[in-house]
Amino acid sequence: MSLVVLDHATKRFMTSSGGLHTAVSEVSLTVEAGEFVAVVGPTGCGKSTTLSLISGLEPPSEGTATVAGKPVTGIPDGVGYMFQTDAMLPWRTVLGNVAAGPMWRGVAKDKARDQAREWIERVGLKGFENYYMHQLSGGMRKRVALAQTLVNNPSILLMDEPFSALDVQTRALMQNELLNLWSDTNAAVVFVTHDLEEAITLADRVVVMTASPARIKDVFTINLPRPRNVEEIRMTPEFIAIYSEVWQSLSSEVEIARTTGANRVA
Ligand SMILES: Nc1ncnc2c1ncn2[C@@H]1O[C@H](COP(=O)(O)OP(=O)(O)OP(=O)(O)O)[C@@H](O)[C@H]1O
Repeated sequence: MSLVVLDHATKRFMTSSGGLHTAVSEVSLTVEAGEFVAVVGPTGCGKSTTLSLISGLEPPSEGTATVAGKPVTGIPDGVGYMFQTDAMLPWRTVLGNVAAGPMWRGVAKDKARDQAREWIERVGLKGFENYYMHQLSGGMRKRVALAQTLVNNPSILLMDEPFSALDVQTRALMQNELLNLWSDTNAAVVFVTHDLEEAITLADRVVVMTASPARIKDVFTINLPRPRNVEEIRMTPEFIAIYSEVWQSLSSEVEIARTTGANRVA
């Protein structure tokens, strides 16, 4: 049984003028435990909406979304999120922020803090437990966000452009960090990104979505060996070959999105 199943899932939103806008159309996708799937597509095509169908934030208008064999009716158990903007409380320390999830799930305070300390160490922030968010760099904040998510032992990790605000070097560091941490788990990852290079370096499969409404155009299996070092792997001939193959598929959708976007504002 696949961990995540979208079966002909369609999502329509009411527009401000009272019409219907189809954001996602007839998407069928399965994700297995331990699999890393990246979703790429032109800006505004419906990638985040696809994640919302899995996370239960939005119900499908047609078709179904199933997680661990159960139809998604609200936020399913075992789902962790990481978005572009952090979800940390500025008045709490690193330790307080990371311990908040387990405490919210009913873990006793001391135990929650022990679990948080362990994850803070695993993401490389030992010694920073008592710092507040404004005292941390962008990369350190992302490490806190990773610890905050992984401390809950998610079986599914939904990531929506989590590293896009970082500078290039910090981004590569965090991508390697994510791969290292994920390799010790059996979590399924669905990772939305604009960045094709990021998608290929990280994923087992890359899903290319069409210009709006988002349909699945192509799915590419990425047979690059693991463990991967993201900075090294992108120099290899195998990477360059698969990049050019996926870009062939994606670039025409980017062009369509540009043209229709330009028409809309013309
Ligand atoms: N709650 C909502 N109500 C109305 N329209 C919505 C809602 N959420 C998304 N949309 C619309 O659905 C379309 C797809 O949006 P979505 O955020 O899923 O795209 P995306 O591919 O993730 O975009 P980006 O690449 O810019 O992050 C957009 O036209 C957006 O305006």
